[in-house]
Parts: sequence; structure tokens; C-alpha cells
Amino acid sequence: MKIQRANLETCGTETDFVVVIDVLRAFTTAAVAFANGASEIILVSTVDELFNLSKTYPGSLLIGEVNGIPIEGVDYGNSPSALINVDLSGRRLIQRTTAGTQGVLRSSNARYLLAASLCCLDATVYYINQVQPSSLTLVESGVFEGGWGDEDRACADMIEAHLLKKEVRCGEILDRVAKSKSGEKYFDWEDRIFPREDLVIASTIDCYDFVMKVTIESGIHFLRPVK
Ligand SMILES: O=C(O)[C@H](CS(=O)(=O)O)OP(=O)(O)O
Repeated sequence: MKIQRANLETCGTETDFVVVIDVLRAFTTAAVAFANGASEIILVSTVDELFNLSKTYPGSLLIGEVNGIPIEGVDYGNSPSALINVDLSGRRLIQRTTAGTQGVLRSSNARYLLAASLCCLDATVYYINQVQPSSLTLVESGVFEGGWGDEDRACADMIEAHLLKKEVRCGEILDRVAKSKSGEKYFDWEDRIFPREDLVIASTIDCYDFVMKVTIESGIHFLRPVK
């Protein structure tokens, strides 16, 4: 299996197996939503799409942010701690985020498309090993100029190490997440936009046993948990 890396600028050309990684916070939030019973999440790129699709799919919960700030009028921001105690049984969500959902929408040419974070790392590795693609692309969605995104690169490094059966030190991975430029925003327990609890949840490796699989139906990107 050839393993390569991509970012939001380069992921669009990938056609085989693509895993879009967003640790802080899109796919940690999505994982918590599924763990709490959500049936599916529609991933969108723009705020307009979020509100337009809420009319096509009435009853959906809206979650999302722009540059980390919750969008006015949504039910929840892009925050795993905001959902951690919410019963979402059978609910459909629609999610818009600055990096993670963009990565999935830009990776629409992929034959297999997963979203991932540290929370469902082992399940993701297991799934990739079952499929055994000839080419795997790990999209580090948070990587931008200026040193951003090491939390996603750390997660990609861990997935790759598991696939190659190389040793990996969880402590070092979690240290990189906490010390990443994004991670440093989650310092204060009382912060309402970037609460420290989000970092704690995002750092809980393998707490869920499902992968998050994207299927594109009539041009709409549905994310669903698969065990
Ligand atoms: O809300 C978030 O955690 C981020 C905002 S930003 O990319 O750090 O500006 O979005 P995400 O798509 O979850 O990385």
C-alpha cells in the first residue's frame, strides 16, 4: 500500500482511499455525535448550504462554526464537549466547519472516503487493512502555512505507524496535539468558544469502535458510523 499525505489544497485529485483527518475539532465532534446516537451527519462547505439543507431535511440539528466561532442560529458550535451529554438518538445533523468538512467535500473523487480523528483511530486502521487499497491518502485538514495543523499530522503519523506496524508512543502524539497551534487555543476550562474539555475529548485515543464513512448521494455528502 502506497501511503501519502495531502492537505486541503491537494486532496481533490485523489481517487483511491482517502481519510480526511480533523482532530480539533470537526471529526471529534462528529464521533461524539455518533456515540450519542446520531444516525447521520450531512457535511457541507458553506453557511448558506447549512441553512438551505435544513429546509430540505427538516428536524435536523445544525452544528458549525466559521474560524471556530459558532454560526449564529445553529443548535451547537463545532464542539465535542457541547454534545457529550446530549442524547442524539436517531437524529440527523448538518455540520459546517472551517477545515474538516471542507476536506471531505474537496475529496469527492475518492473511491473510499473516511473522516477520522484520534477517537476512532484503531477502527479506521482496521477498516483500511480490510480494504487493502493500493493507494491511501491521509488528508491533514488543519495544515496551513504558519505551522498550523500538527494535531492532524500527529494523528496521520499514528495511523501510518499502525498500518506499517511501527512503534508509536501515544504520549508523544498527545503532546503534539496539546502543543499544536490549534491545541494551544484550548487552554481555559471556562472558555465558551474553545473550552479545554474539547482538547481532552479530542485526545481520547480509541474511545469509539466505529469508522466514519462518507457516501455521496445525489451530490450530498452523508457521514455515517460503520462498525
Ligand atoms: O472549530 C474548529 O475547531 C476549527 C476552526 S479552525 O479551522 O481552527 O479555524 O474547525 P475544524 O474544521 O474543526 O478544524
